Amino acid sequence: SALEGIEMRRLRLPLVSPFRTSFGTQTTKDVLILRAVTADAEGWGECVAAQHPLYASEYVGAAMITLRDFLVPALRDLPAIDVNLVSAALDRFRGHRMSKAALEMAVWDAELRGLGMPLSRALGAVHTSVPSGVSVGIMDTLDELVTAVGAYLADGYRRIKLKIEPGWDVAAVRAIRDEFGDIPLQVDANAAYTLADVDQLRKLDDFDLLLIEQPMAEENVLGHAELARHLRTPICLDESITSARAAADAIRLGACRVVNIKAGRVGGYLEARRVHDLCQAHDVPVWCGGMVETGLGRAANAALAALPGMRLPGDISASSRFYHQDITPPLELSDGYMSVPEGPGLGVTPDPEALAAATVHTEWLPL
Ligand SMILES: CSCC[C@@H](NC(=O)CCC(=O)O)C(=O)O
Ligand SMILES: [Mg+2]
Repeated sequence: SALEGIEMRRLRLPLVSPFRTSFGTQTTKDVLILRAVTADAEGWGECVAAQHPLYASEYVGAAMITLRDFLVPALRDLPAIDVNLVSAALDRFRGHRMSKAALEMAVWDAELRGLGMPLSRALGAVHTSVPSGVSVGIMDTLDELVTAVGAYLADGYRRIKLKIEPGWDVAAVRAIRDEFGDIPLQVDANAAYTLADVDQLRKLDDFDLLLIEQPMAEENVLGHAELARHLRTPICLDESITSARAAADAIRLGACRVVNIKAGRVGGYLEARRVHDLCQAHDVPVWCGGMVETGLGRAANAALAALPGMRLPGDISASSRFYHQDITPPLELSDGYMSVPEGPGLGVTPDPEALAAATVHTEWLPL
């Protein structure tokens, strides 16, 4: 195979502060990183699956088994280092989109470094920097929330996203509107509500939010279309949009007017671009979501966020929003914008010491 092998590396990184969502609280990041070794270059991929299957069905332990037993062996006869051939070779396996995305990313990075081409160029980026939004977790008190949002605004973030759940929604949004006025503001429920909550969700219409993200369950696309008939605020889907086809169906059913694009959730950056292109064809604004990535995924997301249809700030925060020390040189904001990496491939490379310090397991998968 043109591919010599894949190194799987499991890392644990402490978060600077607990990150609480409607499905749980994270204090450390358990992440699987891949290193693709070819004759000409090596490439890096990041799997966005979390330690537990709470946001989606995939999780780190399962991703390692899927890559070891099925996905990496499927690349044994890869005739060339070509991301399109990788994508085709993995197509026969059902699901495991986050695992597929990590492998595709690592090979594409190696391919592009060999060609000397930035990922942004390969994706079709039209901007050299992108506005950064920040995702703010559920907190114990409204005072803590106001303090945290004030600090992020002082950092320059161009948009605030509040995690919400039943019991932490209207009061939290009202506290931020009362304190900070008409800043760009949106909420993300991570599927915590049902149609029975429509009256509570309608109260959010009074706060001029950019969108309400994934109010209900991933599978409940028709329910979101029904909810949309009762809300003025646009519904944005995240968990529900697992492919370009899912985006097409959700848009045609009236289930969403905005889409959060995450390459890991849809199976890779090639499919992420297809979701972007499809949404653009329907005049549906998109933005780049985040999965608490290290600098590797963060750099790739900055490139994706630079596509023309990305009309809203993404969850592309600085490394320091989550990590004391990133495994790559930290990605930082300048006046609320993040520069799109210009180097070949991802444009960032892990720092060997930082990588070693965070590594809890490494495994070489030869081809
Ligand atoms: C642990 S929460 C991960 C999924 C969540 N992601 C974020 O809130 C953004 C995280 C980030 O900025 O990387 C989402 O549903 O959009
Ligand atoms: Mg979300």
